[in-house]
Amino acid sequence: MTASSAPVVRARGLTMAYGAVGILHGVDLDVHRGEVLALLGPNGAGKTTTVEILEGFRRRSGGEVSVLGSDPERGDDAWRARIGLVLQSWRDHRRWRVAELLTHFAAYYADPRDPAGLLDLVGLTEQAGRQVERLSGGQRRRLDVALGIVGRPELLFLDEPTTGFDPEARHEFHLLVERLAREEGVTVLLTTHDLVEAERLADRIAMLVGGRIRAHGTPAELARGAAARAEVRWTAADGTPRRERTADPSRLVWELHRDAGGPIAGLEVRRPTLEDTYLHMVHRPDDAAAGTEGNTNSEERAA
Ligand SMILES: Nc1ncnc2c1ncn2[C@@H]1O[C@H](COP(=O)(O)OP(=O)(O)OP(=O)(O)O)[C@@H](O)[C@H]1O
Repeated sequence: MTASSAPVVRARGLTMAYGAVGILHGVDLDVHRGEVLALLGPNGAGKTTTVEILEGFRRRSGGEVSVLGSDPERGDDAWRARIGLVLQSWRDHRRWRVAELLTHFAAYYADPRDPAGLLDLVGLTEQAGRQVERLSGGQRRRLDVALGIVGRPELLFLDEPTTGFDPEARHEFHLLVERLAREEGVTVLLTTHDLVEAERLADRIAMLVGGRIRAHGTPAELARGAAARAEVRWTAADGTPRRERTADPSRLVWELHRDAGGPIAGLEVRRPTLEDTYLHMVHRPDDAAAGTEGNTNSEERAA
């Protein structure tokens, strides 16, 4: 990715209403080539609506959107072939065998991945001859991922991709996404409710709350967000456990050290996590939505 390259995904002032009900209220979003962007937000925030608009499955009410250089509402087959989708809902191919299904989908693309190699990549080689309906939930999800990347997409949409994965499968999947992004330059837009996953995978995170981007930045920037404070824990001289939240933990520790005249018993400093920032954003009253709190990048810049 270079700073000057046009974003793979660009939205400006994106609005969406279902009937009279406004869902998106002016979303600005940029995703650059080879970047993994995680879109976070509570249930009903508008993530799926946003992603469906970007995928060309839903007509927006207003605003400008460009995906791989085209307006998704006018995306043709050639445009669609450059995009990979791993959706929440399973397409119904229950009686197909795993390898057959993958080979069938591969035939739609000009330069598909080799199905056998792909099965190996997602850890389904042993299940190659099994009917889709006989796969476990996590194995089906791996097949979803394989189907999403069989056409070597430039842009991959992952909608809660690791739901139902066991920890090892999740780890393998994370390595796969990292490889796609770092080595093949695939751009990834990920929606997830798993903050650990977002922190692990995302170059940048955008938090969508109530149809607006409330905060955006790298995971570290968001975790350091102005609203979230560190927690300092220690044991007082009389043996009682103490804790205090502060924006300046090193100062508090210095004061405690000075007052104690030496080492502080039971000292722990817990830095604010992405979860702290997320919960703060989600529970912030609506009238603060226009403020800059927690938004570690400039307000003018898109997420
Ligand atoms: N076709 C539709 N018609 C009317 N309202 C809809 C439609 N689709 C979604 N909505 C409403 O739009 C809002 C945003 O929904 P959306 O599915 O985009 O949220 P989300 O952030 O993806 O949520 P989740 O985390 O639960 O998947 C919700 O209030 C939902 O009820």
